[in-house]
Amino acid sequence: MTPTQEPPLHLVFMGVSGSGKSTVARAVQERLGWAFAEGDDFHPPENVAKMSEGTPLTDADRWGWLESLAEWAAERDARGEPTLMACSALRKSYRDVLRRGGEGTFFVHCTGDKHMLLDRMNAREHFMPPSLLESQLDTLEPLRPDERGMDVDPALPPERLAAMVLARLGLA
Ligand SMILES: Nc1ncnc2c1ncn2[C@@H]1O[C@H](COP(=O)(O)OP(=O)(O)O)[C@@H](O)[C@H]1O
Ligand SMILES: O=C(O)[C@H](O)[C@@H](O)[C@H](O)[C@H](O)COP(=O)(O)O
Repeated sequence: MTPTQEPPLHLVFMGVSGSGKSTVARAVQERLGWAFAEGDDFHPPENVAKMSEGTPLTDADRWGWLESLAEWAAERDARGEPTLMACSALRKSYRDVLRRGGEGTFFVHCTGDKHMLLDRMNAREHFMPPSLLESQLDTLEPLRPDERGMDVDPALPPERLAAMVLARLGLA
């Protein structure tokens, strides 16, 4: 009998702005060396301009962006390659688009104390102003029980979070 091959894993680090998704994704990337897509880099300039001036994106602004990220993962999936991605993926319908990237899609939701996130957003240089955190939290739909994934608390150090993700997936 031919052994069945597991589909490649596609880890999507999700969460509101400032939740540490890019930081923990990079910590996992250092451990695994897989291809990594930073969602921020896939936005068209109009989206970045909108966010920079403090206007939240609409669904219409987000679909093309999400589709381009799903296509990036799907290209690698077709070659049997696993991937890592940082993308807010706030709503279930957005995650449905990202799941087109491959059967092995798994979400890591960075979810923590609002005041800690605000402090971190105020301390960093980024196009996303801290004023947008509230609308991000209003839009957020946490992972449902039938969605493959896990929650992590960004109060913990990034290396510890990376170790937790690897342990959960049997990659440690
Ligand atoms: N686990 C962590 N511990 C300490 N600082 C963190 C942690 N995760 C993120 N940060 C810091 O918080 C800020 C926001 O993190 P970032 O990864 O850019 O968030 P996101 O990609 O979700 O917007 C950055 O300045 C980052 O260095
Ligand atoms: O690092 C960040 O602050 C976030 O990644 C930020 O850039 C934002 O969350 C999305 O990229 C915008 O899209 P949404 O409005 O859909 O989150």
